Amino acid sequence: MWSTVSLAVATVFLSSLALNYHARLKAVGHLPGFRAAFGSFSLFGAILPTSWFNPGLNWQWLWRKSVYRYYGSRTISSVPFLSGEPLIITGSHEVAEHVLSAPSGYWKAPDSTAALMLWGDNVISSNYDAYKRHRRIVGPAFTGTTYALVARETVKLYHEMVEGEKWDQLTEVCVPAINIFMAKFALGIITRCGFGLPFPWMRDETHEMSFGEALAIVSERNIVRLATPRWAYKLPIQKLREVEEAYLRLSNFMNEFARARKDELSSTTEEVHLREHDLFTRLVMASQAEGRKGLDDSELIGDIFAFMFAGHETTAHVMSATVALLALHEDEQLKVLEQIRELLPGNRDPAFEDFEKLDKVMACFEEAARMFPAGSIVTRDTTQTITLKLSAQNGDRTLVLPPGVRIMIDMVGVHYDPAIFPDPEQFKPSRWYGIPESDLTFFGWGPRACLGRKFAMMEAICLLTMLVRDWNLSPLLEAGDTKDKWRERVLQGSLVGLGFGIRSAPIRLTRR
Ligand code: HEM
Repeated sequence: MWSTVSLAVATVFLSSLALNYHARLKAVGHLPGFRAAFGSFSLFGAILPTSWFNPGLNWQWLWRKSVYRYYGSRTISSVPFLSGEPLIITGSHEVAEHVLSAPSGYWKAPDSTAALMLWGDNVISSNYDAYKRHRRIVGPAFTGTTYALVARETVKLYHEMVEGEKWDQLTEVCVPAINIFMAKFALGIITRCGFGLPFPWMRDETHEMSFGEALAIVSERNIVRLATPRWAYKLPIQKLREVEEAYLRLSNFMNEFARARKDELSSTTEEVHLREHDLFTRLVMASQAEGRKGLDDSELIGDIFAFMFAGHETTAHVMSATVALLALHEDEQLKVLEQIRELLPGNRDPAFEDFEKLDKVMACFEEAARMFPAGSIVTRDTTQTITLKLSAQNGDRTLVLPPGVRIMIDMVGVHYDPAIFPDPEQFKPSRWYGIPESDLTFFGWGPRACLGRKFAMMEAICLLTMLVRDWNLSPLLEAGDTKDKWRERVLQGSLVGLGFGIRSAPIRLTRR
């Protein structure tokens, strides 16, 4: 009797699995691609390593040379049979541009931006009228005045870092992980320039978690937080406790910042008027307004988090990759140094006005951003039936997608397409010489492309200029290490926090 019931239950379960699987294949137009147990963004998919059974979170990097060749198309699908949503995946510049530039037919579905919506809707995650409202409030803060401030603060913070770390007393500095310095630096610049808040390089060491530490934990363990049920936080698991503490601290910090600025605004002084147009002041003023110009409290904190995160993690990843690549390519470093010495005689510090002229430094940053695109996953969901005519590079077919299908732009795939970037594995900054800023695809395409592009580039170009001017960058080798082994170990991309980049680059700085 029990065996008959078990058999019936198993048959019903397997049949529903099969029917569901068939419907998912249909939704992606039976496009060839991954047929694995788990989707990359399901809990098990994200935890388990990349294998034929589970693409995992790192297939973009590990399979970048082979995946589209294997399927004969740069647009494929992923249909997991146990857990996870079906996806269209594209490593095609043409399809990416088409989807992201389309005036209608796609949106950012809330579950695709859940990692950025922990505190509230914001300019990165919102859609339609809400998006226009956020954008109207924050957009005007991104002007030449802000970029000039970024240049000045980058110069100041660099000198504070060199003095604070006592590098000014050394001829050689061994940095076990340049990433840690870049993350702190980029957090300092968004804090000072976006939010007008103090960020001393050296701070009194206390046992309390700092704002930066809390932000790093929240960003790193985001997927764990999203996938773990609330009751689990009551269990005596140290890692979960830490995540919970980081969330609480970050909330307190952000609310405290907002309250302090509100108080400042209510005692309207001349200084506040001068700052009227900085990003943070605009956000706080909007939280006191209503309608088309207003933000509610959760949106205010949502935007603070979005800018703190987007404004530092991405930039830090690309700056770390640039330093690591320059350390390996001394010839490129020398080209950059020659330009810096010519443009900044007497070792003067760079300024806003030098930005355009430092095009060799810029090209190195752009090439690093191509090889390690910090925003590696960009998604849109269809809101209506969409017909995509795919070219020969994409299997030469017409793809009809119903509403509700997710399209994932594989930014690693797009930037390793040999038809667009010949020798994609090679670090060749010269491929960016003369390319206008509007053509930089690692910042996205269309109306939702990166708002902080110039902010990030101004900061990176100024910091890299001073680093290369003052120090010879080289790989910090372990005993028995070679440059090739270092390259193999260090220049590996993966998701680090919410962004994509290299994990840990040990660098030797030798004073010039
Ligand atoms: C190298 C550094 C950076 C990279 C690679 C990068 C990449 C991107 C990409 C690919 C998008 C498009 C996302 C989509 O279409 O769904 C984006 C959007 C955005 N980024 Fe960046 N970003 C960087 C730095 C920054 C900085 C420094 C800020 C702020 C100060 C910033 C703020 C934003 C905002 C607000 C959006 C949303 C724009 C909108 O929807 O209108 N980003 N970024």
